[in-house]
Amino acid sequence: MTNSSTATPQNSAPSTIAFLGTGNMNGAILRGLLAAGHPVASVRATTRSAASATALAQDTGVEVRSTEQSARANDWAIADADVVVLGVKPVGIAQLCQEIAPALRPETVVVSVAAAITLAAMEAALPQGQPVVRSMPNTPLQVGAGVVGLARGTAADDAAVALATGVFEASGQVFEVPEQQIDVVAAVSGSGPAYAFYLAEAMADGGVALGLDPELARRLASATVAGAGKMLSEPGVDPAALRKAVTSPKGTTERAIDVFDAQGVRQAIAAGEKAATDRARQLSAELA
Ligand SMILES: NC(=O)C1=CN([C@@H]2O[C@H](COP(=O)(O)OP(=O)(O)OC[C@H]3O[C@@H](n4cnc5c(N)ncnc54)[C@H](OP(=O)(O)O)[C@@H]3O)[C@@H](O)[C@H]2O)C=CC1
Ligand SMILES: O=C(O)[C@@H]1CCC=N1
Repeated sequence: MTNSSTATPQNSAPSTIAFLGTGNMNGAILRGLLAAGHPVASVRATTRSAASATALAQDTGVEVRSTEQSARANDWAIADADVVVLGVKPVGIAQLCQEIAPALRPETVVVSVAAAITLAAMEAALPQGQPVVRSMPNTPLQVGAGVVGLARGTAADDAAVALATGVFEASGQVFEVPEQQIDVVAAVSGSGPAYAFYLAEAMADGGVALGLDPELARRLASATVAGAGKMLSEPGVDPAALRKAVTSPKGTTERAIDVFDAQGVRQAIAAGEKAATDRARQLSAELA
């Protein structure tokens, strides 16, 4: 594992970035990038529907075109791009690669955020020698608190990886990993925000069952998960140490954690992560 956050050239002109398919994930990356000061004029984005394009353009100020309105929208977006970020569903990635291949400049770095789609599958659909990077980001990039794993393709050199890293590093931490670990990164941090939101939902439901007003329970639980996340974001902290600081001997927290342990909560989370990893590998095989 390499922390790639230092790999981006300093004081270079902002790269021109095309987001192809700009929904939940690419939209989060785009918003994080803009919030960190990347110029709106250096970004182009596409969606499938005109309605999504209009909403995104109004929300971000970025120029957005839809494939519904223009069959050449993706070609328009990539024309001058240093980096192209593929953000459609996994099932659409190979077709999108084939679609843009004739218009891609040889030096443009193609970055995918899609789960399950391998570098080999993308390289097979793109011109030979195209630099490709497979990434696994997460939606907290939108608020400057993301984390990203990425793996380089056969033609992606350090400069290509630095360009890909530049898409993410202003709004999150970036780690380069071997490609075979990307499915696990997806299971831990790609899907991970959903696990944290699930915890907030479950904590609120438990409070309601014990008599709290539902809105109060939701606010208590959400603020608690957010506050704990903020404490976890301090450098060098250990989640186990933070947990122990809340857990007084023979106190209330200890009683709750004992029940979690007895009911196998840790094992359930590990089993969920394994199921997510297995699903990514199954999808890779199905979509190869
Ligand atoms: N959601 C997440 O937290 C994460 C998602 N990912 C990956 O991100 C990718 C996208 O997921 P997500 O953002 O959730 O999905 P969304 O459905 O929210 O976004 C997909 C986007 O692609 C657009 N689109 C579809 N086909 C085309 C096309 N041919 N050309 C241009 N745009 C197109 C859609 O437009 P329209 O809205 O008009 O239909 C939409 O903007 C997936 O591959 C997923 O594995 C990775 C990590 C985390
Ligand atoms: O659920 C999914 O398939 C995607 C990949 C990781 C998060 N969302």
